[in-house]
Amino acid sequence: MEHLRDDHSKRNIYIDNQPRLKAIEAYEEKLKQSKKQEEVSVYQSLGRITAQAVFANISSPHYHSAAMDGIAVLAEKTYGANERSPVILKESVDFCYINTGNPVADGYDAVIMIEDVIPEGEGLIKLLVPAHPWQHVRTVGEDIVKGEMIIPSGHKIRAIDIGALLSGGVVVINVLCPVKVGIIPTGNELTRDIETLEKGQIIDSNAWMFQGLVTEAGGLPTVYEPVEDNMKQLEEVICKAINENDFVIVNAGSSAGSKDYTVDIIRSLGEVIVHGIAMKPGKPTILGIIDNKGIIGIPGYPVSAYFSFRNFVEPFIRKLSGSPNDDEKTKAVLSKRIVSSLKHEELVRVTLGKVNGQLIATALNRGAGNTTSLVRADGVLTVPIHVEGIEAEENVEVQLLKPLEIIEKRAVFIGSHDIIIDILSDMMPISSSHVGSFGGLMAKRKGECHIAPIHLMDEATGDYNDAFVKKYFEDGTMSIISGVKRLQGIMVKKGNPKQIKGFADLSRDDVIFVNRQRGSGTRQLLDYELKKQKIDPKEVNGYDWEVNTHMGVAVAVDSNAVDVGLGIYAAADNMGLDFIPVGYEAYEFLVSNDDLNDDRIKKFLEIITSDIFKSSVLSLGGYQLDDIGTIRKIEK
Ligand SMILES: Nc1nc2c(c(=O)[nH]1)N[C@H]1C(S)=C(S)[C@@H](COP(=O)(O)OP(=O)(O)OC[C@H]3O[C@@H](n4cnc5c(N)ncnc54)[C@H](O)[C@@H]3O)O[C@H]1N2
Ligand code: MOO
Repeated sequence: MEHLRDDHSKRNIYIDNQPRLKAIEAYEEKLKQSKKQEEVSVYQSLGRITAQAVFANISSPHYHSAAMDGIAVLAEKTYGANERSPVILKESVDFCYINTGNPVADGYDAVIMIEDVIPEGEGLIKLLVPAHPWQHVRTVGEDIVKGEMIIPSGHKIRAIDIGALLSGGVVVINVLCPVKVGIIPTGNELTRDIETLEKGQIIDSNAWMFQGLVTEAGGLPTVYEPVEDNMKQLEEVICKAINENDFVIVNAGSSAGSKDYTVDIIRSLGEVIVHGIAMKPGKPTILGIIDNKGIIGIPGYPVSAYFSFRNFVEPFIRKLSGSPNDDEKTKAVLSKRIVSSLKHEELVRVTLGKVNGQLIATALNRGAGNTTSLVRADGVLTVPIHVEGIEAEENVEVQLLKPLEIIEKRAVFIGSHDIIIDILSDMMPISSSHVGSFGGLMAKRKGECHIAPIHLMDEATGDYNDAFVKKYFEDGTMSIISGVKRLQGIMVKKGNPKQIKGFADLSRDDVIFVNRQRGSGTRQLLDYELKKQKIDPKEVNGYDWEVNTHMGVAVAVDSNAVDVGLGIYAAADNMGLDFIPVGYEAYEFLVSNDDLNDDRIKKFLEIITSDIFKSSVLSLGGYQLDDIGTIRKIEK
């Protein structure tokens, strides 16, 4: 096949927009792969899926065996024994000694426990209680009868099954072959050498994520070396992988870029069934067939890659490997409105929290490159195609990514972000959404969280938080748990190259600023200071660029994207930035009085007042914790 150069006229711009289920249906119709099976030794069969039902070759026990240590007797010889007229038996004539598991010799039909046997000397024993036939004897086939089914087909072999199979005399079984899946990462920029990472290089993380996903689905993965954006090389590796596997994933290069060759190669070697799904993330997925084997072009962005895998690769692996999907679904109420495109079905990562007996779903970052949002996600909700979005407080169905019992134990935090929340999350189960202090107040009002971390300054008094709680909540219903006093200030690059001294410098033409989101306490502090200094926000370059966390500000300053930002000392220190202190502010926790006895709140109080928590926070620098954990009822 002719090698395509990096020619921008060769882009694949004609990609479809097939609804997901239609695409799967079309693919299933064309891709007729069937299950394969093999024989394996039972000893090595853990985790394998049976291809057929397995029947016992022998009974278990396969002889009448003693169930207790004692003596074997013929029951009828013991009849009538009692305290007044004991039965005397003679060894080797009327009885023999026997241990648990020993065969019960012919001529005997019962076992008497040694505790009930009274030795009389000279090979004689005395019995005060008669035996009944087959007492304390495990008769042939008590556990398994020869010819009986031990396990059905499609069953995943567990340790206990191995025991039963061997007891039934089965040493070899037929199991389904796991689907072999070849994983080919592509792209000149890929590297696996994280130590020498250079600008423009991308760490190949997807291949290893796929390796895990294939294994979890019951398949057998093979990860190939990354292939450069060279059509000939890619074609060679695809041919090799098709030969060696049942299914092949080609990762990245599935879209419309000038080096996106995958679709052309599949078309030349086989057939492209669908290119482009009406689903986001995961739109530029390619469903193809070569030599009656599935080959799927999966988009490069990790989140797109994940969803594309779960929807188009995993079902095939599971079907052919006989490994059913045990994902669970749950109902929840949406906290904030989700806007969605009419042209695509959207798969939205959400966190879940149980507040006032109700599961609440909150959408996470929707960027296709945002892997941490997948890590944090408790579930996925699907906004159907042709739907503009879902309103707040609507009921939704969420496909769970984590067990519900873990989700339900967590204290739900919605509000302002601070690094101490990260420390806390390592010490107790919590879920936290960072929507700023005002967002937290509103979430608390709607009953969507247990705790709203807030730091809102009352411009009239300079005091923090109480005035806002009095304004937005019914009197006497809320408390504030004292948190930390944290040092806010201006973050600048190491050495302060632009010689920034205070808020007045933010209006300089040569200074670029990064802001916090509207509704955050830090944003409020900035606006307060700008007003004090009579600086119009329009004069501040970058006033409209918002990030959601203190670390987000620090990273923006550190990465040279901007010169200056406002945030806490600990974030600046973490990034090695210089810091001009502005003052301490109270970062506190708003809770409902009704929740003060909730186990999650009690646990929270126990942790934040513990020495280990306090020393972790103090080691960050820029924090004072004098009255942390003190509860203040908010009353007018
Ligand atoms: N003009 C258009 N551009 C794009 C479209 C489109 O329809 N028209 N679709 C966008 C969408 S949606 C997606 S998704 C991406 C998919 O792009 P590709 O599959 O072609 O992937 P690349 O461009 O090669 O890579 C994108 C991105 O993915 C990350 N990546 C790639 N490989 C790996 C790996 N092995 N491990 C981790 N991460 C990986 C990396 O950040 C790449 O920059 O196209 C849009 N563009
Ligand atoms: O559909 Mo792309 O897969 O949004 O990121």
